[in-house]
Amino acid sequence: MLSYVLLGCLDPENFREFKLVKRQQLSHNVAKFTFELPTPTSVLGLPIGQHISCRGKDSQGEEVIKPYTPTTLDSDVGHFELVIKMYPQGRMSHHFRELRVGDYLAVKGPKGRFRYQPGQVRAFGMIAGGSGITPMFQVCQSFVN
Ligand SMILES: Cc1cc2nc3c(=O)[nH]c(=O)nc-3n(C[C@H](O)[C@H](O)[C@H](O)COP(=O)(O)OP(=O)(O)OC[C@H]3O[C@@H](n4cnc5c(N)ncnc54)[C@H](O)[C@@H]3O)c2cc1C
Repeated sequence: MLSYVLLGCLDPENFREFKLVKRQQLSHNVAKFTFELPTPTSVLGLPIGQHISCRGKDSQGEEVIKPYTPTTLDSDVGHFELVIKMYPQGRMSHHFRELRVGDYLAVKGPKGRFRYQPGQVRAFGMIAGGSGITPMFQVCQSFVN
C-alpha cells in the first residue's frame, strides 16, 4: 500500500492534469472516460474506497469542482477510468460533455475517510443508486481481485 502512495500520480494539495485518451458512450447520458497516466507503468495511487476531485468549467465559464470515484484500481497501470452520468443542466456534466480525446482534466486527491483493506470484514452490505454504483464497483473489483 505504501508503495502505491509513493509511486502514485495524485497530489492531495494541487491539481494535476491527465490526458483523455478514450471516450466511450455507454448510454444516452453516461460515458466512460479513460485518462492516461504519465508512464505505462504509473498507478493513480488511490486507496480503495476513496475518490478524487475533478475541476472543470460550467456552461457560464465558471470553475466547478466535483468528486468522482474511478472504476479502475491501482492494479490497472498506465491509465484510470471514470464513468460519468451527464445531467442536462449539471455544471460539471457540461465540462465532461465538452471533453474530447486529447483534452486534459485537472484532478486532485486522494479524498475521503473510508479506506477498505482487503479481508477487513467477512461480509459487506451495499446500497447504491445510479452513478452511486461507482464506489461500490471499485470495492467489488478488489474482492474479485
Ligand atoms: C464520493 C462521490 C463520488 C462520485 N462519483 C461519481 C462517479 O463516479 N460518476 C458520476 O457520474 N458521479 C459521481 N458522483 C456525483 C458527482 O460528484 C456530481 O454530483 C454529479 O456529476 C453531478 O454534478 P454536476 O455538477 O454535473 O451537477 P449539478 O450542477 O450539481 O446538478 C445536479 C442536478 O441538478 C440539476 N440542475 C442543475 N442546475 C439546474 C437548474 N438551473 N434547473 C434545473 N435543474 C438543475 C441537474 O440537471 C442535475 O440533475 C460522485 C459523488 C460523490 C460524493
